[in-house]
Amino acid sequence: MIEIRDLTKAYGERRAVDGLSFRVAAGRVTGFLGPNGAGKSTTLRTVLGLDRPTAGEALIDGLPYQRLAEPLRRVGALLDAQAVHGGRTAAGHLRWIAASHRLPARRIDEVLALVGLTDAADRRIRTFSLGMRQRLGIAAALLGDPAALLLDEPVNGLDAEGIRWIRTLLRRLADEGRAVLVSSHLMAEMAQTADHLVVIGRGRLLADTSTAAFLTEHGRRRTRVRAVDPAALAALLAETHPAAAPLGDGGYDVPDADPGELGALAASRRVALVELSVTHDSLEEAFMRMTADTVEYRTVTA
Ligand SMILES: Nc1ncnc2c1ncn2[C@@H]1O[C@H](COP(=O)(O)OP(=O)(O)OP(=O)(O)O)[C@@H](O)[C@H]1O
Repeated sequence: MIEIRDLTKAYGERRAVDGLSFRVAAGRVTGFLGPNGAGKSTTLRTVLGLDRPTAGEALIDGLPYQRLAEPLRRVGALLDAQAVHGGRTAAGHLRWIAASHRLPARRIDEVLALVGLTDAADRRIRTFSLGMRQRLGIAAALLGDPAALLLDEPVNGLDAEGIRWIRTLLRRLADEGRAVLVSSHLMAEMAQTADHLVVIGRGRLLADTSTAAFLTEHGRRRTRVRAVDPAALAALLAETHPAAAPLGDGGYDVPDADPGELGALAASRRVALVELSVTHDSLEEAFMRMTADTVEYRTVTA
């Protein structure tokens, strides 16, 4: 289990991580989300002993990374898939890591098979696509068969098949009882992959909750409505639901409306409907609403 306790990391005056506490529980995929500059990478680097906390601590099975006897057997990590020696072969790269931890050589073939790189084992890494490098990085993270995994943007560079593959892999790793923490800015992907979300902004915890609860709490319910006579519907909504937005097909998206009340209202005004359905915000929309105030670099529309 990974535990972050009151973690603060300051660079000069600036706090990249500011009093952050959360746990990454075993047996589930935890999505680690936050706008650019929120402090995700700094947090992961601190867990892995690559950054020293200014205050607080990051523990793996109760110990800081530096005090783990065989860290690769406790925690596997993928931080930057590009940070590998291009002149090495895939198997050579893994052999080098395995040797540093006295891991058995057969484990190299196992992890290469697990990530679908068996046929590329003897190819030089410089010839690898970004997607293949991501797979190799995941293979390296799994070498020590660790109980916890930290993956920074693991789907970066993967195609649709690769993204599906990693989703299935993360699920399986969690089902095997591992603690899996995965950062990503691909919200649709996170919504499908993560059971639990930890959301940070400006180095602080904004949410630590199940994906379903996050969507219920921060996502809005919307009602989609379309009428036989679009002009009549437009007039009605202008009067009763000014926040309604036209969808371009004659229909309207009405935030926070009760579909029953809207249907009854349309009937009472003799506006015949052809569509009345409920949708919910996507994780991306819910996330944008929640983090709107904490975005460090915002695109300003003139
Ligand atoms: N070595 C450093 N020296 C100074 N400031 C740093 C350093 N590393 C990170 N920061 C600052 O700390 C803050 C958090 O950065 P961090 O990379 O952890 O964010 P992030 O959530 O991973 O963002 P992104 O999604 O863009 O990767 C940023 O403001 C960043 O500029």
